[in-house]
Amino acid sequence: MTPDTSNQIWIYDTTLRDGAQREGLSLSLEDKLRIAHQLDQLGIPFIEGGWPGANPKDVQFFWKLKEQPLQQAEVVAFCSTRRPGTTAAQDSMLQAILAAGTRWVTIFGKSWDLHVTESLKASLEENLAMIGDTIEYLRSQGRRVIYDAEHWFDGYKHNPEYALQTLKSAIAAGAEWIVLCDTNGGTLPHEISQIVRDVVKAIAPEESSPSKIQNPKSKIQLGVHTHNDSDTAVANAIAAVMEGVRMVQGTMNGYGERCGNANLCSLIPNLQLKLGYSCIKDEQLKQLTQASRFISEIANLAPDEHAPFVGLSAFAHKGGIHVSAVERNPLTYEHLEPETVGNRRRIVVSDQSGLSNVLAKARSFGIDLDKQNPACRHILQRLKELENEGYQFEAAEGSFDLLMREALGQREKFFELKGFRLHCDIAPCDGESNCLPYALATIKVSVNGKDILEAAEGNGPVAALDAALRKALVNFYPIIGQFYLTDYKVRILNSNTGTSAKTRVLVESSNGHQRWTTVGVSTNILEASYQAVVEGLEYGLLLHSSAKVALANS
Ligand SMILES: CC(=O)SCCNC(=O)CCNC(=O)[C@H](O)C(C)(C)COP(=O)(O)OP(=O)(O)OC[C@H]1O[C@@H](n2cnc3c(N)ncnc32)[C@H](O)[C@@H]1OP(=O)(O)O
Ligand SMILES: CC(=O)C(=O)O
Repeated sequence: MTPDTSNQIWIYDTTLRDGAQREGLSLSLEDKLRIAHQLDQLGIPFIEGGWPGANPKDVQFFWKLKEQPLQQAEVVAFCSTRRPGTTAAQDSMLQAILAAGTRWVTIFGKSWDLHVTESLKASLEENLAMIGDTIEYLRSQGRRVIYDAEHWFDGYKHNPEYALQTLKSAIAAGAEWIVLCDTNGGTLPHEISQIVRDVVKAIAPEESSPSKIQNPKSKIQLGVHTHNDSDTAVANAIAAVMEGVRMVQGTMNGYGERCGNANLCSLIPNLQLKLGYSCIKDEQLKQLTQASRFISEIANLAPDEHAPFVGLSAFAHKGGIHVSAVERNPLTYEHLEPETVGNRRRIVVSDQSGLSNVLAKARSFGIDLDKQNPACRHILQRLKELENEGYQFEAAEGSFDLLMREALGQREKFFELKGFRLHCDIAPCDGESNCLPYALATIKVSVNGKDILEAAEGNGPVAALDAALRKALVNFYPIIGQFYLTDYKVRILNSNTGTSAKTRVLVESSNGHQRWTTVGVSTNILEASYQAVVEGLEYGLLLHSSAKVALANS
């Protein structure tokens, strides 16, 4: 790989190594392989796979990857410099990195004199030798070397002469990339700019301008690796790029040690769409949102819904004034087109809504609604009244669709509820200390004028109620057999009133292809659950009958 274009930024992903240093994140071997392939598809040129020798999983990762090779990315193995008082050839870590069999390796070494004397307990001269020997040895074994200058910015602030000597040691030994790390994440963008300018001058005195350091003929290229402890990791990386740095290290979703690393999901679109640099192909950029969500799924971490560019809310419009303007021209409240990063515009409804929200939502539900229709104002008023009572329609679009149809006289009556009764018990199950919760629900519904009485058991009242309702309806609507609950969330709305507080229940249902959410609110948690479960079934039937109509008309 020869870096050769002046506006090309080489993205270096370290999700699998620094990202995995995040508290609460643990990736299996299989997870790591899936993420590597996802990053490869996204067009990331360098993927740091791990530290072989640090743990068996990272050793296996590089072996497994040989069986399932990447399409375009260079997979990079990571390691420290040799230990003090030994030789590179004798260091077992360096044998492990060679055994990983990658073309590229990244070596991190100490730039800050404090770290040399305190962490390594070595002399300043020995540290320079450790950096030089390690890189020379790996070069002699045919590896291409990226040098991560750990604590570069702090080291430079404390002892610039020594810090620069460490870089010169790495360059003299044959490193191709010098990556300046803000390891503690405490540096601010203006300091990054100044220090990168100083480095450019110091390591290429005869070509001390960013355009020269980018020059393909210049052997050394600079990179940056920033942490987010001051919440400026992305801004810091951008500041470095604007001073001539051409490799940016970061992680997907900003995962990483402590507060995380520079978030590639923000960096890539900022560099490419705002600053005109080239990172990945435009078609690949359109996969960014999907890749971010896939990786959070694999990492078993809830996606950050408010993440810039890729979050669910990144292009969600709630305020009525915003929605009205966005409907006329999206530029009014969007910094870029959501589709460029694979995201989409969403209009949410709430007590902050105006008519524009209602109209936009109606359109998305396939309801033909005109602003002049008096039902429009009625829907808006009803929405605000219900939200005032504790309902929340932002996350319960199924219930909002039903509310609109009700107001328009278009709500299909699939069934009518006549009532339900619940009996709950905690019964000893084995005569000893273990107890089993038990619930029995009886329910009466009417379908096409016919009354049905059914009963069902469950390990809790909501499960029993849900089962009884399905039993009563399934002969009339066999499709109900395919519906299931995927989530059930309870929120106490006015907790200061203790056990008589109002409860909001959100129920998410699925038919295997689609998901929808419905809401119920009551001072009685069972009543709130009942409302949400019933609307969930009703909305599932509505989706099914609309799909049948669409099919019949096609
Ligand atoms: C800035 C970064 O994020 S760097 C990456 C950090 N990531 C990790 O630490 C995750 C993987 N790490 C590990 O699995 C383990 O820490 C290992 C296998 C690397 C080392 O384990 P151990 O030998 O038990 O040492 P320990 O974890 O206590 O680390 C301290 C040792 O590392 C040495 N060390 C620290 N930095 C460096 C360096 N740049 N070059 C060489 N040695 C180093 C220290 O001198 C110390 O050696 P000593 O115990 O002989 O005095
Ligand atoms: C190398 C690295 O991960 C750091 O300095 O933060």
